[in-house]
Amino acid sequence: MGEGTRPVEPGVVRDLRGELSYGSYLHLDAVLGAQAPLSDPPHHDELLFIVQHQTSELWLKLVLHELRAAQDHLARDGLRPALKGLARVKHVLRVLTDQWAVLATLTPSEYAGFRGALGRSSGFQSYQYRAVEFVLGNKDAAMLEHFAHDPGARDLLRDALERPSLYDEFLRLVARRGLPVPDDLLRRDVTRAHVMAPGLLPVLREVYRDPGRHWDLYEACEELVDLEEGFQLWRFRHLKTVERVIGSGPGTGGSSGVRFLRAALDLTFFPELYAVRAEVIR
Ligand code: HEM
Ligand SMILES: N[C@@H](CC(=O)c1ccccc1NC=O)C(=O)O
Repeated sequence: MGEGTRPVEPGVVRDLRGELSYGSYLHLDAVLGAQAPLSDPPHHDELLFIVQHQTSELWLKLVLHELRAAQDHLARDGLRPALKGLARVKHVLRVLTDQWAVLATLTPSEYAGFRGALGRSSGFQSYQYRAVEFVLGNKDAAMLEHFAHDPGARDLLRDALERPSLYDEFLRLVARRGLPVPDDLLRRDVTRAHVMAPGLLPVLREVYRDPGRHWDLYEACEELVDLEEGFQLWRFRHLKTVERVIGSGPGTGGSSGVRFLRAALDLTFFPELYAVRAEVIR
């Protein structure tokens, strides 16, 4: 067993004056200078709250980046690279979900010490989260109203609203492969939320009946189910964390709080992918 310090390596670079360094490449001045607790006097636990949100937003940035790339790949029949990107998104969603354990250490007593400083700000105003919902197909034009204070965010969301969702792109690809995806689904108004389309079930039944014949589509369907499940688990842990921190009271954003968040657990992005399972098992 070694002990003490590691031996000095003469080649290790120590003087980076005038050169790119770790901190300058990562803009750590900006990143680590961006935590500004508002409680006065500063409450010890507000930093946890800020770091948890900022790290979530950074991961959401990557999720959006990867989902957009996957949409573009699908539009160009690049199913393989799209699946590669979605696999990465799944891991990020797991990190985001596991991260709730850190914030769950925030007790109601601690949160009460700085919640007042948050005013009417809330997760409703997370435009990246909303954009991810839109890309996954849960479109809702009314959500743009939350961004009157931030035209940049509103424009980004309008773009996500008007673009075909990931699922739209997938179904278009499936149709180009020659499977009979209903025409009205291919020409649907993509600014609206996708609603269950029973006409898609025969197509999915065919894929699940003979996976060997449609292997990459079959894999893609399962990848989408993974994605949906990962997203739902994030929503569930948000709900459980909110439940233990603020209980049944209203949210700072004006909603009923836990009751409102619970309703989101019934939303599904890819209803046909769940519906087809009962038919395959039958
Ligand atoms: C103690 C911590 C938290 C509490 C008590 C809390 C509470 C709430 C509540 C009550 C809502 C409903 C809107 C409202 O009326 O305010 C909400 C929405 C939301 N929160 Fe949180 N939240 C917490 C942490 C987080 C974190 C860490 C994130 C990560 C980004 C987050 C993201 C969101 C999002 C995206 C929504 C909108 C959900 C939707 O529209 O379905 N929240 N939160
Ligand atoms: N809606 C939360 C406040 C909240 O969580 C929040 C406030 C400001 C920035 C982000 C937040 N997180 C998610 O909703 C509450 O009702 O306590």
